Amino acid sequence: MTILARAVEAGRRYGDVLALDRVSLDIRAGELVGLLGPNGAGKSTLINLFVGLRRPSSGTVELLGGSPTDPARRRAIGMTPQETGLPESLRVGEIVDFVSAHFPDPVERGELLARFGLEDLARRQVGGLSGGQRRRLAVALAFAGRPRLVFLDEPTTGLDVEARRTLWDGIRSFQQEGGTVLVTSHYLEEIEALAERVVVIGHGRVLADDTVAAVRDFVGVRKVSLTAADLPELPGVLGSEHRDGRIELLTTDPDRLVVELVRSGAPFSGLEIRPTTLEEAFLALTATSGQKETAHA
Ligand SMILES: Nc1ncnc2c1ncn2[C@@H]1O[C@H](COP(=O)(O)OP(=O)(O)OP(=O)(O)O)[C@@H](O)[C@H]1O
Repeated sequence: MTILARAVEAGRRYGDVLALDRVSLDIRAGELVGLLGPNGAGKSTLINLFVGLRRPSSGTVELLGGSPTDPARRRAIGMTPQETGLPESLRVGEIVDFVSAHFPDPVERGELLARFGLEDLARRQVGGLSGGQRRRLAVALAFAGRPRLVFLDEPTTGLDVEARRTLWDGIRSFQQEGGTVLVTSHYLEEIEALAERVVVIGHGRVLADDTVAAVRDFVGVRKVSLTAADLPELPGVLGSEHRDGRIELLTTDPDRLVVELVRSGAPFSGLEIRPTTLEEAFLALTATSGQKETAHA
């Protein structure tokens, strides 16, 4: 399958900060790839390397088989950065026309706006849009030039549930028509809802690159929840949380945890064991990576 973007052992340093550490990644035509990681993991840096806004300090990055800084290649991609400043006094339709004029075969204005639920706002000045509407417009603009590959950096930040779903539909329909997308998100249900493949990044490194289901299996974390006044320290607990009067414990070995719990003699009730969400899997992954780092230090 055609590789549209490729990073090979790519590293990026900002002074003393190693934002990306030997990242290798291929994005193939037709894929919708979710890039998941906590604040400061290196997601935006990786996108900036792919779109040619930054150069790698080491390793190589290719876009459409060549340099990401080549204007012809950049014209074939779309991008929505985390923050966008759109001119307040222009109307939505005017902005779409302005952006579309940069491309040889743009999407028709009405079609583009309809795809992202903005069809009734064409005559509205950007200054009068809500935050969510602005965000949807910024995302829609990434698709204006019929790109082969789109990079979306946290596209649904600040959107309510309905607006988020409209945006997901727009992104999905682009992929169903053959488009390719790399999307970063803090909303883990978003990656689950959108992407077949998830790349987990933490501390500038790729921690996992697989299907959402496989990442969960790979981590194998289970959640043990129970009601108890207090608990002693138990072995194999990766994390714990108090929620709605219950205690939730994350572990890769729930059987042993339950044995130890009973042995401790601490009174408890309402024991439940269940698989984790992607978010919990992800937290466990990044925690494991941090432990490895410490062990090597
Ligand atoms: N221009 C810069 N100058 C100095 N350090 C930077 C710069 N850009 C990013 N960094 C640092 O590089 C690391 C990775 O940042 P990056 O923005 O790529 O992470 P991210 O995963 O996109 O985070 P977030 O989810 O918060 O947007 C962080 O430690 C950040 O502080």
